[in-house]
Amino acid sequence: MNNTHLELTHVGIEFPTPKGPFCALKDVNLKVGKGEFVSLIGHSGCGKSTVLNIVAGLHQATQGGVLLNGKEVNEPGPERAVVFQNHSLLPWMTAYQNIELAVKRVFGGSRTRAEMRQWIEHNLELVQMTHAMHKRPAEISGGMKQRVGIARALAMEPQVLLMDEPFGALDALTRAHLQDSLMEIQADLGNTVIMITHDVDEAVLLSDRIVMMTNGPAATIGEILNVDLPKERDRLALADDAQYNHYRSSVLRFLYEKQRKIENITPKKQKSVRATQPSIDHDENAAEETHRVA
Ligand SMILES: Nc1ncnc2c1ncn2[C@@H]1O[C@H](COP(=O)(O)OP(=O)(O)OP(=O)(O)O)[C@@H](O)[C@H]1O
Repeated sequence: MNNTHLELTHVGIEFPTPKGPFCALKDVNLKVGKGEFVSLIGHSGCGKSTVLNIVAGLHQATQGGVLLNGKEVNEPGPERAVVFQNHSLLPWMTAYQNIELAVKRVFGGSRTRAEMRQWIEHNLELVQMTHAMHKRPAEISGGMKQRVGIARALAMEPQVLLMDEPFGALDALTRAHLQDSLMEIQADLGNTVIMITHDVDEAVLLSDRIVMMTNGPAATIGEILNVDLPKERDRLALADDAQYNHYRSSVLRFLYEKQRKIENITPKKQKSVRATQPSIDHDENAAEETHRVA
């Protein structure tokens, strides 16, 4: 990759705990190109959110650091928008007002009110939420709230979109619709995206590269998989695609074989790693529909 946009160099973090410092991440090195879509996948508690929070500027690395366009990241900034799983909209504001708040913060000094209104409406349109723009979060479904959260993030025109399991809480059909919208939007806008997911199919479908993390403590990047499938990917066509299924099996193999062991986590606490699409692959793990971390 020759156009490094975002660079993590020797990133490590220790959290203070009553039992002493806990080393969550150690020596994480990653270069992400402009417009690249990178997924982070790994067992529960390995440190994916911590990586994302460091890039977002919400956590400070204790070793190494993050550069965006060659400039050190030390705090949150509008060029890095975050979308969380729980959509985090302000409940007393309508969908439109939630987006307006972010737009005013970023563009208040540079755009007229009419320009901002047009921009908010455009972003609501991108996620197909025009019809419900004057509804409050309590009046719309989880998938719709997530659409508004994505529109709010996109409306900030971020260079980097950071997504922490953005579709994790949604039903399979809504998730599929939003994945398709995200693919279209990202193809249009060319944002750099880092997305955490537990869904192997989602990772292969959306990503240019899948970053697979080792288990903590002192978690780091175990392997990186280049997903060399042409863009404008079609989930149904890919279900029968040998290359797609090869990628899918590679991720499952990493999670189940190379990173099998998780200590001190009871089965109830473990999060499932999903593989939501049917597969022609005969890998024994890939044959199950839902994969629970072993
Ligand atoms: N503020 C904190 N203080 C102490 N330990 C922390 C803190 N934040 C995270 N950790 C620990 O760091 C490790 C990584 O946590 P993180 O939330 O990044 O994992 P994750 O891979 O995103 O997990 P999940 O997939 O379950 O969301 C965990 O062991 C967690 O307990």
